[in-house]
Amino acid sequence: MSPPTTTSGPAVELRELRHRYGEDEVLRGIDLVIERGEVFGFLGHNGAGKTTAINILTTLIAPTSGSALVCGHDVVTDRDAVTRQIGYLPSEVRLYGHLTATENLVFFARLSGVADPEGAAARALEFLGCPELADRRVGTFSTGMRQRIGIAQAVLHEPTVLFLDEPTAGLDPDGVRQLRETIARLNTELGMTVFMNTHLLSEVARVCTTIGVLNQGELIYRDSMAETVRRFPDEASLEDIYVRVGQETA
Ligand SMILES: Nc1ncnc2c1ncn2[C@@H]1O[C@H](COP(=O)(O)OP(=O)(O)OP(=O)(O)O)[C@@H](O)[C@H]1O
Repeated sequence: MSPPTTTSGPAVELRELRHRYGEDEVLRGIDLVIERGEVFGFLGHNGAGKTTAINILTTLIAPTSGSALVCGHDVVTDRDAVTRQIGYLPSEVRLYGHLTATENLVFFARLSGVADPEGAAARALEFLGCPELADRRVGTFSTGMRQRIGIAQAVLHEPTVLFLDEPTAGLDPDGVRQLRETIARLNTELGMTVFMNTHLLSEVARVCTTIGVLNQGELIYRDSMAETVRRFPDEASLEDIYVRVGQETA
């Protein structure tokens, strides 16, 4: 796989982003800029609004108001340009169990118009370190194996920005370690910006360059990982950082 074409400008820009489900406002005016090349960890409790934000950024739903840009393209008015630039691993990987890994990847590569779908599938499996899974049916895979194929699918077209929704869910410690390594390689070797939702920051903290904390639809913290570690040096686990940040900003 070769690095994606890079141009200037932030990878993600949210301005006064709001979203309502009926009367319930779940994103309450988010302003956030993520530069290209960052690995951004988006932390928050269950129900904080993280998936809603990713669904907006991946063009699955339109925001109620405000704007969201990916690589300078508006997710509502320039949807096709956004989808060309992004890869997405949802919290539940959707693959066809009766097809092999390669058949799944070739299918999705054709859907997204990738040139040489077979070659792209083979390169993605190689990059993910699992070429031996190529001809095995996905229905027989463990959670960790399915997730690798899910990531392979998300990066087949070599996106500029990769969105991951709770990627550590269901993984054992070895799977979490492999995931961290994969994210680091996608970032350093292919230059991908990564935007990752998580409520277990400690599992991914080492790979994040920046974090943001969402609390009841409001962004209450955003800083580099280095500054975060400096500010919270005694934190044995970063998992409850949003509680402390929430208390400080209350
Ligand atoms: N389609 C929907 N219709 C109505 N309410 C929704 C819908 N999707 C999410 N919500 C509500 O919006 C709020 C934010 O949900 P969201 O899934 O964005 O949060 P999250 O931070 O990703 O949490 P989780 O980790 O539990 O998925 C929650 O109260 C949720 O119940």
